[in-house]
Parts: sequence; structure tokens; C-alpha cells
Amino acid sequence: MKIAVIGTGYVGLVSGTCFAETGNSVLCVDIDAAKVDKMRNGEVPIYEPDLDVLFERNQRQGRLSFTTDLQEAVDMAEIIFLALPTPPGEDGQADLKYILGVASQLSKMINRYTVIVDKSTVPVGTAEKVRAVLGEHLDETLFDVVSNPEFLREGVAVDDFLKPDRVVIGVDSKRAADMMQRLYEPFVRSGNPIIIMDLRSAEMTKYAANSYLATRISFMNEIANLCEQVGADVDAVRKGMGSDTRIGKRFLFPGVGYGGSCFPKDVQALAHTSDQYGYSFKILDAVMDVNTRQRFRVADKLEAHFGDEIGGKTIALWGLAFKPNTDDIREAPALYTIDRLLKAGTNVRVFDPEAMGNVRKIYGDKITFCEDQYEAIRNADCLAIMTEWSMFRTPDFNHMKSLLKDPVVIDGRNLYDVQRMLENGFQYESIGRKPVGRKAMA
Ligand SMILES: NC(=O)c1ccc[n+]([C@@H]2O[C@H](COP(=O)([O-])OP(=O)(O)OC[C@H]3O[C@@H](n4cnc5c(N)ncnc54)[C@H](O)[C@@H]3O)[C@@H](O)[C@H]2O)c1
Ligand SMILES: O=c1ccn([C@@H]2O[C@H](COP(=O)(O)OP(=O)(O)O[C@H]3O[C@H](CO)[C@@H](O)[C@H](O)[C@H]3O)[C@@H](O)[C@H]2O)c(=O)[nH]1
Repeated sequence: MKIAVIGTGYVGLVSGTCFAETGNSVLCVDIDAAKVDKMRNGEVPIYEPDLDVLFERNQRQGRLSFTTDLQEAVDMAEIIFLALPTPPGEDGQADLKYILGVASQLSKMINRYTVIVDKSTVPVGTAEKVRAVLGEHLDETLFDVVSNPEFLREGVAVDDFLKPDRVVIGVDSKRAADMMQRLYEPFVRSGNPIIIMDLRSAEMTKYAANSYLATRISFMNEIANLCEQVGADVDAVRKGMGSDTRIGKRFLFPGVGYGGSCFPKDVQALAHTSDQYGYSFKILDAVMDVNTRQRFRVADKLEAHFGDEIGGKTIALWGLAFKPNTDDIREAPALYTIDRLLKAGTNVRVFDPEAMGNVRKIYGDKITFCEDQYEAIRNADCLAIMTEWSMFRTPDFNHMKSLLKDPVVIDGRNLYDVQRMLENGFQYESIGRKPVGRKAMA
């Protein structure tokens, strides 16, 4: 099939590349001319495991190409995906200016039947708005609007896209439904479902899924904080809970709060939708409050440990990205921690295998960027762990002790065994587990 994808961010580029991988001809459009130039020259603009291999193969074999020219995409495509940003506006409402702006351009360009697909995460009712904008200049027989929310996770985006748990398609036209079904069949050969529903339900499904997952995380963070108070171990509690198949083992890890470009904005947007309808969605408010508190959990522990002396200290951070295997730092808890430390006058040394370039754009020389994880802790008073990159899981503990001024580790991701850290001679504090070490940090 002939596919156009508008917007080549995490979702657009991964979707476009994966559609090309199954044999479709894909043209990706972006307004960022420099980015399009880079991609034409074979450069993948984001870090996403396995994307480079598929990108190179499909571009070389002529199924994947790039342009800034929207008309060129309209002229070739049977299906046009909108993978555009939907950032939160001031009141938390999803800002639809990119989606409706492009829809308006398309309404003046389309001249034969085309399916327009909302791939972005958009509030309930958006497909109807897109249809209305398209209808301003287009006969209604010339297009259908489909809602096809994307559930990929950054860091495993290619795998998620190629083998989705499910594909959700909101549609009210048989012709468009058949085309979408044909496009997605190669991705669900394992038997996972393509779930066809009405447009509003599809739009709601995306917010319901993200808000539920965010709720799970905030719930576990509360359990962890309470475990610290009552002297329980959240790791044991998590395993005990998760073994109940009604609960399940995944997505129960406490930490420094959820970050990224999706959960914070989507929970906020769903809360805004409920307000608009006069419905008081109480759980969402609590989920957001808990997360706001949790992302300062490591900073709180550092302040409790060093007291008024924190200003003169040097603190190393391992991990800056909001999660491992990505260079994405949107709403990353590490940034909130850095802000608090800089405000207190602390020297901050950091290391992240992929995200340092993006963080440097924000902080410049206000913090020290280090070449590797060990360089970051040289002469530091303490190490704080913010992202669970695999490379941090089995470090050389003796080397760490020789580099740190004091063997103090505050672990926002519960990477290490508590007893082993005690035996290794560290003062070690994590999330929802008992603190150990010299002062048995309280
Ligand atoms: N990032 C994720 O993991 C993820 C997963 C599922 C859904 N989503 C949703 O998908 C949407 C896109 O997210 P993203 O993370 O890929 O965004 P992104 O910010 O990484 O990328 C958006 C791209 O759109 C381009 N763009 C902006 N205006 C344009 C225009 N008028 N014409 C052409 N290109 C334009 C930008 O230059 C950028 O390259 C959002 O609604 C998001 O909530 C994101
Ligand atoms: O048990 C867990 C799992 C995740 N997180 C945090 O939650 C955030 C989000 O993680 P994850 O969901 O893995 O990453 P995203 O790439 O943001 O993916 C989410 O957001 C996407 C955008 O909407 C959706 O497509 C995905 O299905 C949804 O998982 C990160 O800060 C994680 O550290 C935890 O704290 N504990």
C-alpha cells in the first residue's frame, strides 16, 4: 500500500519504518527541513534500538523516503497518518493546533479518496473535528477519518510496533476499516487482535490505558513510601502482589515517578476532558499529586542525608533519560533532581549513555558531563541513580568505593540487593526498602 506519515518523531518515524518493513511504500513528511535532510542522508535522528537497521534497509531498498513537501505525500498516499505532537496547553488540555493545522492543509490538497488516520494521542471528539476541518474544502466521499492510537513504548518501540499486543482502530466506514485491517494484518500474525470500534471509544482507549498504567505506578510508589515507614520491603510486596494473575507482574516497579512525553501529559489531558464534561475524576488528581511528590523522592533523600551541608557537596547522577534505552529526557525525573540540587548550590556530575546531548542543551556548563559512569563519581560525596540502564546493574563496587569520597548510594530505581550493598560497605538507600550502612540513613 502507499502510505504517508506526517511528523517523523518517535511515533511517526517508527511507524513509517515498520510499515515499509512489511513491504509498503512509505513517504514521511516533516516541517523540520534539517531533520529531513539528515534522514535523506541515512541518519536516524533519534536513538531507538533496532531502528537504524530497519531504517537503512528500507531506505536502501526504496520503500522509505522523506520530504518536507506535504503535497508530494498527498499525491502518492492512499492512507495518511498524522503523527504530530499534541503537547499540553496551559490548562492541561491537549493542544490540537498541529493536527488541525495539517488537516486544514490537506483539505485543500486531496483530490481522490484518502484515509486520514489520527495516530497521535488526541482527546475524545478529535476525529470529528478533523473531519469537520477536512470537510470545509472536500467532498465527504473523498475521505474517511480513522482513529488508530499508538501504544509503543520508547526504548522498545520497534519491537512493540512490529508485534503489538493489539491494534485499536476507531472507524465508521467499512471501506476505511478494510484498508486498515489489510495494512495491519502482517503485524498480528501471532494472533493478537485488531480491535475495531467507534471513533470515540478508540480515542478514549488510549487515555484509559495510559492513565491506568500511570495509576498503577503511583499506587506502587505510595505502597513503597509506606513500606519505608512500616519497615516492609517493597520488592517482596511487589512479587507477592504480582503473582496474582489478576494483578500481573509487569509495571509494578516503584521509583522516582513516571516521566516521559506521554503519561504526564495524557493523565492531565484526561483530567481536563472529565472537567469539561463536569465529571470529577478523583483518582486522576491523586495519581498526578503522588507523581509530583515522587519525582523529588531522591532529592528529598539527598537533602535528608546531607542536611544544610548539601550546598557544598558534589553529587553524581547515573542516568538522565526518563527510562533506559532512549535519549528522551521529556519530563525526566533526573531533571527535577538536578534543578533542586543546583538551587541548593550543589555541584552536579552526570553520566548517561545516550541522553547527555539533550541534557547539555538545557544546562550547558552548569553541571559536569562525564565520559563514563566511573568518571562521574570521582571525588563525589554521593551517587544517586535515576535511570535503570543495564550497564549500571552490575558495576565494579570496589572501584566505586575507591572513587567516591564517601561510599553513599541513593538508588531511585532499586537496582541492587540491599544486603549485598551492606556487605560491600556502602551506605545504601533505595525506594521502599530499608536503608543500610554506616548511619543507616533514616
Ligand atoms: N513518544 C511516544 O512514545 C508515543 C507513543 C504513543 C503515542 N504518542 C503520541 O504520538 C504523538 C507524536 O509523539 P512523538 O513523541 O512522536 O512526537 P515528537 O515530538 O517526537 O515528533 C513530532 C514530529 O512532528 C513534526 N511536525 C510538527 N509539526 C509538523 C507539521 N506541521 N508537518 C509535519 N511535521 C510536523 C516535528 O518536527 C517532529 O519531528 C503525540 O500525540 C504523542 O502523545 C507518543
Ligand atoms: O513499573 C514501572 C513502569 C514504568 N515506570 C515509569 O513510567 C514511565 C513510562 O514508562 P513506559 O511506559 O515504559 O514508557 P513510555 O515510552 O512513556 O510508554 C508509555 O507511553 C506511551 C505513549 O503514550 C504508550 O504508547 C506506551 O504504551 C506507554 O507504556 C517511565 O518514567 C518509567 O520509568 C515506573 O516507574 N514503574
